[in-house]
Amino acid sequence: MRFQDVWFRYARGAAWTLRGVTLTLPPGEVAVVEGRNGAGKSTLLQLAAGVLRPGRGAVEGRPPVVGWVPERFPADQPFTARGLLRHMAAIRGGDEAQIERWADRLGFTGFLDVRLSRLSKGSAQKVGLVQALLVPPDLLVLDEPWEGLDAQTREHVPQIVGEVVARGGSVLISDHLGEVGRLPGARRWHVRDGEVREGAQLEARRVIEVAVAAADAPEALERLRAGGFEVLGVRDEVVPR
Ligand SMILES: Nc1ncnc2c1ncn2[C@@H]1O[C@H](COP(=O)(O)OP(=O)(O)OP(=O)(O)O)[C@@H](O)[C@H]1O
Repeated sequence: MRFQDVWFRYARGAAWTLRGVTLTLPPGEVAVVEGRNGAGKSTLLQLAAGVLRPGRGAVEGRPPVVGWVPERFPADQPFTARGLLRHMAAIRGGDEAQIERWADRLGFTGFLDVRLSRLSKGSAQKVGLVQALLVPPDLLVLDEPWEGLDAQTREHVPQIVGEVVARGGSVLISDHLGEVGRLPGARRWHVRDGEVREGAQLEARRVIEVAVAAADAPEALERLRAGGFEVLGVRDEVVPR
């Protein structure tokens, strides 16, 4: 999928929210969209999903099956979670077994028959995830998927992303919580002042804290650096002998 010189504004005559975005997300790849609040991350994701249309330019090569998980899954609807998911399945494909399977995996089987308006934000997010996954998507668009989810369910997000990618699908995911470290290898798209720039890809690494006697610190630092390790910081502390 490719943004080809995409410009977008919410109203005629208003300032452009996004200007001249040209970026490619190849099949089997993940891009994490970063930027401060109000920068335009959700706008970019909705353009990718086809929920918004560019004012100028085009989104090309959008694959046929797109799963979109909005930032806030609309809970003010007169359905239970199961009722909504059945409607979605009827429109988009998918069946009862898929609903049950995802509910079981995400741990909300007990909430399937609860009205959406009574669900917590985290449970509503799970419904949002399931509706996007009822039919395996070629493009999965996740708007702040970690927000509101409990720690256990957060772990599912990288797994789900990995499964879509393994099938050759692509994933566009916004993140202002800095959870991006969970997705090593992802492209990084940074939104700022209406422009979107691609940054360096991420690699997984682990930070190890090591304490040495103060007198040994210079030698330890030298040896670490000589060994090709990056020293992130040095601090003093006093401990009992
Ligand atoms: N429906 C809308 N009508 C008018 N302006 C909007 C609309 N939706 C968003 N905006 C404005 O467009 C800009 C970009 O909003 P967007 O939601 O894309 O930002 P974001 O980076 O996703 O922010 P956040 O992290 O807070 O969700 C903001 O100034 C926002 O106020």
